Amino acid sequence: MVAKMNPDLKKERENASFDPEKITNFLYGGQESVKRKRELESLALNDPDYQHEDLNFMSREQQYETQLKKGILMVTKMKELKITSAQDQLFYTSAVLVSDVHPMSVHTRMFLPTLYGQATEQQKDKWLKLAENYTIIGTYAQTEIGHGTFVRGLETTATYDPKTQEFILNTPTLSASKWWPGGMGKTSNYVVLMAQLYIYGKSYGIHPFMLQIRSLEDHKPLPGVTVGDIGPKFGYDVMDNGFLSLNNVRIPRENMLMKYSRVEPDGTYVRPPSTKLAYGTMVQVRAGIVMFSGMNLAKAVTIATRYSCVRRQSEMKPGHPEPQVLDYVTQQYKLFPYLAAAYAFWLTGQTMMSVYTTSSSQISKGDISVLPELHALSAGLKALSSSMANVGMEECRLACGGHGYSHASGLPRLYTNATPASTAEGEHVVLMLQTARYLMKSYNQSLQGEKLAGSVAYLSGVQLVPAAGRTRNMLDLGALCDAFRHRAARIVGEAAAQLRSEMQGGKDQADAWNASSVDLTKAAMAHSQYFVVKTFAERLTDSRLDSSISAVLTRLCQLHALHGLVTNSGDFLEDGYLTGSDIRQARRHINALMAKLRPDAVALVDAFDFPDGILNSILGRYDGNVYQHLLEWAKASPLNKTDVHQSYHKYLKPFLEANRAKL
Ligand SMILES: CCCCCCCC/C=C\CCCCCCC/C=C/C(=O)SCCNC(=O)CCNC(=O)[C@H](O)C(C)(C)COP(=O)(O)OP(=O)(O)OC[C@H]1O[C@@H](n2cnc3c(N)ncnc32)[C@H](O)[C@@H]1OP(=O)(O)O
Ligand SMILES: Cc1cc2nc3c(=O)[nH]c(=O)nc-3n(C[C@H](O)[C@H](O)[C@H](O)COP(=O)(O)OP(=O)(O)OC[C@H]3O[C@@H](n4cnc5c(N)ncnc54)[C@H](O)[C@@H]3O)c2cc1C
Repeated sequence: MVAKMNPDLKKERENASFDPEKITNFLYGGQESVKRKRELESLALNDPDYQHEDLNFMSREQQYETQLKKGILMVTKMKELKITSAQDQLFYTSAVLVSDVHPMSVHTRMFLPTLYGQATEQQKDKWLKLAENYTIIGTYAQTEIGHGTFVRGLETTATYDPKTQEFILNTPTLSASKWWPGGMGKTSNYVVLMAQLYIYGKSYGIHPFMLQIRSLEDHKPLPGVTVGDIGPKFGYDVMDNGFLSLNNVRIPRENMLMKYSRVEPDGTYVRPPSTKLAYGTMVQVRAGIVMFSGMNLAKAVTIATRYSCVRRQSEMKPGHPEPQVLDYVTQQYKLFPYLAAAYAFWLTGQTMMSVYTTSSSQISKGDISVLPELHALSAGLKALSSSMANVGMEECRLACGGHGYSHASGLPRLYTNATPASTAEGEHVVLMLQTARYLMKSYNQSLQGEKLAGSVAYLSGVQLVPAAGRTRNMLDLGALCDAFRHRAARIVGEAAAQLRSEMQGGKDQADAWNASSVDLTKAAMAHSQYFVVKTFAERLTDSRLDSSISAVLTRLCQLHALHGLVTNSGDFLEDGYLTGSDIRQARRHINALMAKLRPDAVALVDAFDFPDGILNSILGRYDGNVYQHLLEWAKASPLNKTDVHQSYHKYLKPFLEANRAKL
């Protein structure tokens, strides 16, 4: 029997000003792609082999086992079903895994990409087939218990022995033990080990090495290898993040991944075109995290928006029926800016991936000139998108009141599985400072008359003249982009000036950098926010957009920009670029935009096209039948298997009886 839709949600859908399908097509790159997405999702979601008890009801060990089994099934089925393109695999795996990963995820996301990106053709012949086939399962072992951020400071050593033409691998101190690599704890039999290369006593920096850590026969750690799971974490329960220490483990010379740098049999070292090419896998994942953050935020906003239309609470007017909580403007102010941000990062994520694809193809042809821009852009956007998604997902949880705290909402798991994106692949302040470093260099080049290109082109010849007194239309996307550009250019300029002044005051470069670092991260943030606002606005100039959706998407873009502007109003007011009256106007526009977006809110989240199986949230159900399913879900909780829990007999009964006896 098909359940009836909640009448409030039904009405919301009937009253929308546009057909969500049109936006879905825009978000996923066309009708054909949406059709394929739905086919693959339905294949996965209706496959009985993937069904299991709610992970939230399981112990961590059970979760690990369940997801490992599912991951294995998934890669086997993808092969059988010939689901091969990256896009198809993403659609299928998102439906199988929901908001979780599986213990071999780092194999797919980092181990394989490192082989593609860092191995010679000969090495690919040797390893790729095995890895693609899952004959070997690997992870990316870089971070150590003592150092994650400071990659140059890693202590694991790979010392070349020309006599045997082998590398001797060691984690010489406690702090050198590898710590965190996903899937290393129990699953992987191989790692790409990032280690300091030593030849004849001289250090050549960090390089990648293929290392077998477990027997292919019985999975036991190989001699010299100590490996295990690092224990429970904030989330990511299904993943066996691991530790690893190495004691004089020898590997053949051919196990150093030598696409860019080489060690010849006699120990001669051949330099790479750039030492930073060894960091390529991190850049790829950072670029992917922008979209990943947009999607996670979109899921959270979908849940909270639908629920806010089903949930009725309090009295807005005495004696009137309880309103849908989304009718409270404060609730709209909680959710709509993040709805807009989800769209912003979704679209920017697509742009980031296309910049990544173009740049990496140039790099693989030997043109490394694009590397600094790619690194700076991906670092800043990864940091901004993941931190904004964190804040937004938490706001969505709070917007669901008490039920948001329950795992039934899907929000706690979504949050704890997504929040590592702020830390992993580069902690967000650290990455912002990398972007700032590029901004400072670029800005100084522009001061010397060089013309800049790419994301920093706007720093060339920027006019920092405040334009107070000018009347602005604060809804005009061009004017909003100008405001964000001006703010970014000003803050970059001021951070550069501060850095200079610290140095003129006697500090050396490093101390001056540290003393200026709050302003530097602010500069990187402003630059990244400008890029997002500009990208969002540019995507709306797509001539294929029909007018009904262009109108609503423009409202979202305006809201995204205006909300960013109002929450950072000091930045825009500081040099008089905007006036108090502009900010007041912006606030009024936000209220007006929220009122206009209110009837379209459900259609806007429906357009993300997350089926219930992927949202995995009772509050966010498409049909809105929340309460009845909440109750059913709670009844399935292991504590409810019996009316009287065994602990009653063990503890509670004697305690009650003892107390009664004392009366
Ligand atoms: C198709 C892909 C799809 C992907 C989908 C993604 C979906 C996401 C899924 C899940 C997300 C959830 C997250 C879970 C993640 C699980 C797996 C996690 C894995 C890891 O975490 S692996 C370990 C990652 N570690 C780090 O990121 C370490 C961070 N530190 C660094 O990167 C660096 O050391 C540094 C950036 C801090 C640099 O430090 P330092 O200043 O000391 O720099 P140097 O090394 O001396 O370099 C100076 C020089 O080089 C430039 N530089 C630095 N890095 C790069 C780079 N990567 N590329 C290019 N250039 C670089 C630096 O800017 C300096 O330049 P200049 O001298 O100024 O010119
Ligand atoms: C869920 C998860 C999965 C992971 N998976 C993997 C994996 O598969 N493989 C792997 O190798 N690693 C993995 N990691 C490790 C991860 O990459 C690191 O934790 C991350 O890069 C941050 O480094 P850190 O832990 O050393 O933080 P730290 O650098 O110790 O950060 C602590 C604080 O110091 C500050 N700080 C550090 N350096 C600077 C600086 N130069 N300037 C200003 N402030 C600074 C930071 O901002 C932060 O506030 C994973 C981590 C997590 C949480």
